[in-house]
Amino acid sequence: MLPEVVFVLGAPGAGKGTQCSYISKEYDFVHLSAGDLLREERQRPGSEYGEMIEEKIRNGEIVPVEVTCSLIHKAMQKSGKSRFLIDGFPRNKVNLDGWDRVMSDKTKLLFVLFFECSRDICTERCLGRGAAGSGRSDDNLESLQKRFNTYINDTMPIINHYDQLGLVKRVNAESVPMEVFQDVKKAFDGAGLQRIAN
Ligand SMILES: Nc1ncnc2c1ncn2[C@@H]1O[C@H](COP(=O)(O)OP(=O)(O)OP(=O)(O)O)[C@@H](O)[C@H]1O
Ligand SMILES: Nc1ccn([C@@H]2O[C@H](COP(=O)(O)O)[C@@H](O)[C@H]2O)c(=O)n1
Repeated sequence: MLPEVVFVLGAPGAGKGTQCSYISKEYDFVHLSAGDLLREERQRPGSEYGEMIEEKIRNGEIVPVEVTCSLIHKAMQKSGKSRFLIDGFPRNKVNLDGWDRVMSDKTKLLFVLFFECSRDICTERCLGRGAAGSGRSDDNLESLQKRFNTYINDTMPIINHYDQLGLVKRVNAESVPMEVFQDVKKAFDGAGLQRIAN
């Protein structure tokens, strides 16, 4: 059976990572965050991509898909598992085409989980995360403006593309985390995905 994938998309700070961590405890999915994988690669001693990744992240720009896709693929293989939440990917048309070229015949896309949240709330959450010591070089107003531009210009068209294919499950992400998760569970249960037995 092909590995199964759910893409998780939404604006910066919409709560993708928070919800993915809940999902992976209740359903048999491994959470892979493209942003986390890039930040790890940036820190890896000897990485040839470290500086390039840092510059892209600080400017809210998208890293070349060959780098991101290869990190995702390696993490999937290393996990030894067969169901994945891929958080923050695909972020633009180049990501989408790169995935389709290399990974779409090796995986089955179940659906796209889309967290809807206003820009004001997302900004407040990211700034709060920065103030709480996230250490992220992009949790500041200047980077956030660029990240939002990328989200609106490059990521929204990808969400619309999957919507036209009938693959998008929308969740309102503006309430408290556990309330958001109630709707996430409806999406997963509705797709026939079994919960992990406790
Ligand atoms: N429903 C929520 N209500 C209030 N705060 C939240 C909610 N969900 C997440 N947060 C907080 O908002 C911040 C951003 O959340 P999270 O990292 O999950 O978002 P994200 O979409 O993965 O962000 P990014 O795309 O920037 O990586 C964190 O500090 C998190 O604790
Ligand atoms: N597919 C992706 C995902 C992320 N990036 C870069 O990482 C930054 C942080 O991403 P988060 O999902 O953790 O917010 C993002 O702004 C991009 O610079 C990427 O290039 N490609």
